[in-house]
Amino acid sequence: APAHHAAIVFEHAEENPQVDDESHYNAKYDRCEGIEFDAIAPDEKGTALFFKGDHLWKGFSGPAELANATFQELDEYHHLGHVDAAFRMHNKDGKDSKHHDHVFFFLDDKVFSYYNHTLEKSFPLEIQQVFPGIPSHLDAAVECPKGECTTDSVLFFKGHEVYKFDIRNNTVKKKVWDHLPVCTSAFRWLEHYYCFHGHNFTRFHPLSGEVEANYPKETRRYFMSCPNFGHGAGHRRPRCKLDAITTDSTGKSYAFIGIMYIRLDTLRDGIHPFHIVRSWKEVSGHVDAVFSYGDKIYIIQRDQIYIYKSAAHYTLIEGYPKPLKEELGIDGPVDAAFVCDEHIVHVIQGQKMLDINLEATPRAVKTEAPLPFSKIDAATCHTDGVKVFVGGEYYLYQSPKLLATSKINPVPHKISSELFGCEE
Ligand code: HEM
Repeated sequence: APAHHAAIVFEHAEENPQVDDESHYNAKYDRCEGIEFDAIAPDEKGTALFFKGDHLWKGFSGPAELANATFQELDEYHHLGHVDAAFRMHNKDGKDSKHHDHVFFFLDDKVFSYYNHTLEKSFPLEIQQVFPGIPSHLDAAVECPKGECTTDSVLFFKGHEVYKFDIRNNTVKKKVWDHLPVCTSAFRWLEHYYCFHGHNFTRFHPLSGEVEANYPKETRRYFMSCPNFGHGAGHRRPRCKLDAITTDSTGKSYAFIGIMYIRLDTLRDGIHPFHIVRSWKEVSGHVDAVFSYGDKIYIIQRDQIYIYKSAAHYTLIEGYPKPLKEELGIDGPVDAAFVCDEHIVHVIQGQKMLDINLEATPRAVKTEAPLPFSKIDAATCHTDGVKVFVGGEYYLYQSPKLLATSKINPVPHKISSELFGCEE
């Protein structure tokens, strides 16, 4: 049942504050009856906020509350009919980075900026003052960070018109996405983009607006826990035993387990398994090893290697997959692979670690070291050192050299369901 899973998988996104005074709860709306939402956005803690009329739901389960109990000023400055649109700003490095993680609400021609459920000074403002070129009476809005869009942007929806607002230089590009239903709300969840219409939703590509088969889908089935509605039946959460793990140059961290992958650095917004083919279209079945080098991600499956460009969704480089022998000068299969700061990929094969210089042509094994493990499942190297995954545990080493030379294994850490979204 989804309610049961929700508690497990979404612990971090579900932190509904306990309210003693329940007087502002109101049974006017039951979202399990099928609701067309006015706006959906995550807050700075990762809780998904769903708006309808003067009501609000916090998270994927729980009752409706009055919106003005949390966001008073929406009512004070503006008699709250309903919120037209909302999004959580992603602007980590830009000139206006002080707005990063602020939640923006749009009502008629006004915009409100909140952080920690507190209205920012000088707000509300006219939409045009903050987002020049964006019309009032919007239908929906959603943030689109660099890496998913070409630059840090916001997509505003009004009818079939989509305004892509580049927050770096305040420029707007207008497009018409006729093939998409009119979105009354839009939501970015774990890098996926959703347009909500009626009590359904349609997933779209944030750059092209492209929609794949199988949409629309019923919102109640996926974004809330309702009796008699659910999804993922027949799917268990993946076991806490990895096939591969990597962190790419943009800081995205992925674990691969069977035919599923889990993004690990989105704890705030939730942890959820997706099929590997959803993000890496050409890869079917489970993978043996994955490593990141430069702006590319390398996926090894038996004796083949796939190389994907990481920028704005993963695209396979022409000519791939190629035999591993041709690319790295070794025969498959391999158990794990990782790159630290240098140009060397450390490939683990049985009890050996093979070092291959990625700048040399042709590529060949430069050095070979014995390892203190008989079988390693996955390995990755990041700012905190080399993590080696064996069964349900991992070991942390300060460097590849220490992994190869240390006589005593460090204390193992558990691959916890909490951090990895897997089943122990
Ligand atoms: C609160 C908990 C959950 C929420 C909010 C949630 C939400 C979603 C959403 C929004 C989608 C994608 C719909 C789409 O893009 O078309 C999805 C897909 C899916 N979910 Fe969940 N889910 C939850 C829990 C689970 C659990 C516990 C499982 C099973 C163990 C599960 C299995 C799946 C599967 C197999 C898919 C399809 C993945 C794919 O096509 O790559 N979900 N879920």
